[in-house]
Amino acid sequence: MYVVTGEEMRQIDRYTMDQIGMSEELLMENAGQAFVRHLVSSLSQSDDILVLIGAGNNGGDGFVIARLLLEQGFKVKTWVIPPEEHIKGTAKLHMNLYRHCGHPVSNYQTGEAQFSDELKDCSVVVDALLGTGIKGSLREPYVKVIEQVNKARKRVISVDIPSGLLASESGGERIGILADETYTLQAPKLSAFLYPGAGNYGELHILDIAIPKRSFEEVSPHRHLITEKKVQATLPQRLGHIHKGQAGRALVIGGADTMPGAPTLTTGACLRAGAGLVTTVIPSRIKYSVSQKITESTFLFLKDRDGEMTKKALEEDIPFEQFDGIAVGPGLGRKIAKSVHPLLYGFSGPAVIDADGLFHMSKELHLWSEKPRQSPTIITPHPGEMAMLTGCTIEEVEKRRFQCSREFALKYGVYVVLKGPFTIVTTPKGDQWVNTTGNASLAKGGSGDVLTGIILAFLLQHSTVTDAICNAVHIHGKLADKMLETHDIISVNASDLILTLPEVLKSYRY
Ligand SMILES: NC(=O)C1=CN([C@@H]2O[C@H](COP(=O)(O)OP(=O)(O)OC[C@H]3O[C@@H](n4cnc5c(N)ncnc54)[C@H](O)[C@@H]3O)[C@@H](O)[C@H]2O)[C@@H](O)CC1
Ligand SMILES: Nc1ncnc2c1ncn2[C@@H]1O[C@H](COP(=O)(O)OP(=O)(O)O)[C@@H](O)[C@H]1O
Ligand SMILES: [K+]
Repeated sequence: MYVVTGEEMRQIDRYTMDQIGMSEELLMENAGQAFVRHLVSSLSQSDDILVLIGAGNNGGDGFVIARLLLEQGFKVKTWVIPPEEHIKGTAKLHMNLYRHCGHPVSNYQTGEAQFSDELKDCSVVVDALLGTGIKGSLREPYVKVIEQVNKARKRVISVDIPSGLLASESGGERIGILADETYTLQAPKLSAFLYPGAGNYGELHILDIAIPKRSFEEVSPHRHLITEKKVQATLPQRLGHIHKGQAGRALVIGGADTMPGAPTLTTGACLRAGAGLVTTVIPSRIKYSVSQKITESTFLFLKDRDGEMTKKALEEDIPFEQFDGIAVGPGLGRKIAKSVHPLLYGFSGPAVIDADGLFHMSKELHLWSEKPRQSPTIITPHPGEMAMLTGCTIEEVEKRRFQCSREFALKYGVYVVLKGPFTIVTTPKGDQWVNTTGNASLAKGGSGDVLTGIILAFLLQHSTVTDAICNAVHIHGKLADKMLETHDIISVNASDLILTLPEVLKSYRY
């Protein structure tokens, strides 16, 4: 499943029409058919449905939807918002088809007062005002109509994207329909995953309108959705005859006197996510508090100063060659200068850099561009850490999540896991994967440490790095979703996520 910009979707539509030979009329009919097929199970014959129609092809979809609903006996009022003569091309063809069936149209230009009354009395609004063709700031009469719809607090279902939003940007100050559900056509658009605009989408559904795979392959968007099906197909199996050394020897490096919990959580998650052997490297000062909390890992206690491990101890006292993968950073501390590049450069396995590890990395980025590592490096920044690494503001990172992580991944040759709602995984070649699991219960200290542990364990058990990271991010979000079945959203702790791992992983087995 691809994630596309408005421009890519236009190219895909164009290829489908020009090279494959599917007409725009047919695609519009398919869009309306798919929309109605999905919608009817949640409608009742007593619903009063208002279909709002704009000037472009999104409005054309609206005519197909209104016609099909009317033909099925639903009560539908069809409102054309711009002057009717603005409707052209394929949308006009479907308007005529609708009319020839004997169905009526009301016009906002001549019936504003009646529109307000009908909006007040309806139960469902279908928003087919504007789709991916919108440019610049929203103009009248759409501004007024959208504000009115948002105030009316009806069940609102948008076609393709909530009208007013741009397909590829995050929204910001834009006026847009606040939908309860959005049925997007064939492939989700970027703005579905970029806040604040993502909040306008409501529940996102993806409709198959029969655009062939070939059209997508030709345009080849580099963004994908992480799907449950793919996760299920690629989760690691455990062969009957393997021993613990073959299930991955993991090294977790982190912790300071003020942060003993972070490496504890990472280690706990790494064990539960299947690593065969885990060694935790922490400063001597916290050896008792951490080791009492973890039964199954082994430890290496390093010399510390001011409660943190020193650069010298990190570089000289760890037998890196005994391990298959590393995670460095959770609770590592920032008081004492440390470097990450020299620590990891000679290591031949995958390495995850998180939290304070990213702080130290941000001070030595020149080393990363001069001497990229040969083995995979995975960085797991939240937007604040991404801002620190790129020199952008957090707002810029949030607005340009896709571009920002891709630029960094390409420049430094690393895998970037840009966290947050809709975490984006970017490979060093620039392919991107968007995660849709998880919820705001994860907005709590420690959630990221758990993710790091799962990523590390998965790296040691998957055949590709990309699958390992995507599956870890997906499962991590799923843990939070599972917790909400029994817990309130404000009371999920990171350690609860680790306890939920066995049940969630089991639910993915065939
Ligand atoms: N091209 C295709 O093959 C298909 C397209 N489909 C639909 O077509 C949509 C895209 O259609 P269009 O490209 O015609 O575009 P839209 O229908 O999104 O909007 C274009 C219309 O909006 C007006 N407009 C643009 N910017 C505006 C602004 N800032 N304020 C107010 N009005 C503005 C334009 O004058 C134009 O009339 C998709 O979102 C989808 O719903 C579907 O029918 C499926 C097939
Ligand atoms: N509102 C949210 N919705 C979904 N996931 C979230 C949300 N807030 C945080 N997360 C997830 O929780 C984790 C938080 O990581 P991070 O900010 O590094 O936390 P910490 O280092 O304090 O443990 C990330 O995986 C992130 O994607
Ligand atoms: K719309």
